[in-house]
Amino acid sequence: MANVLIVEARFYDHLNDMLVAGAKAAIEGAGHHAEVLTVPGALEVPGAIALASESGRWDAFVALGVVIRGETYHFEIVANESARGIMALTMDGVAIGNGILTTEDEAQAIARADPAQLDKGGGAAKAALAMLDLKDRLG
Ligand SMILES: Nc1c(NC[C@H](O)[C@H](O)[C@H](O)CO)[nH]c(=O)[nH]c1=O
Ligand SMILES: CC(=O)[C@@H](O)COP(=O)(O)O
Repeated sequence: MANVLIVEARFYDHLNDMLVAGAKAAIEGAGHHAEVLTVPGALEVPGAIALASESGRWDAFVALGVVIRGETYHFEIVANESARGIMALTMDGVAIGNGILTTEDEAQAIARADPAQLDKGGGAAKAALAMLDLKDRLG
């Protein structure tokens, strides 16, 4: 049984609740243990995963959050830099599934967060478990 940490950027409560539900269901459905750590926004997710990874308490990580385009360049910063930080950790060998949604509007986010629709939280959790399995197999 693996210990999996879900790191969620709680920027939109109703959307995050769905993403976390989907991720937890996927992790627990596969027989693993899930915990949730909440950070303010997507830009904090890579740093939180880096700190948690250093502690050695978790085997894999699921990054969750929602970035919805606004009026300014801030969308690009939050969307691109959170993904860049997560990818840097991935290249360092940390098992992570990235479920940070980057959407044009709330309707796109709902369709992707809802476990009964596109279930991107569950998909990110499955990706994290697949990377953990790969790490175990490649040693
Ligand atoms: N606009 C969104 C943000 N912005 C906040 C940043 O992620 C960060 O918390 C702040 O700049 C302080 O460092 N975060 C999201 O998760 N989603 C957004 O749509
Ligand atoms: C991530 C965003 O684009 C958004 O939350 C920020 O909105 P704005 O660009 O209108 O300040």
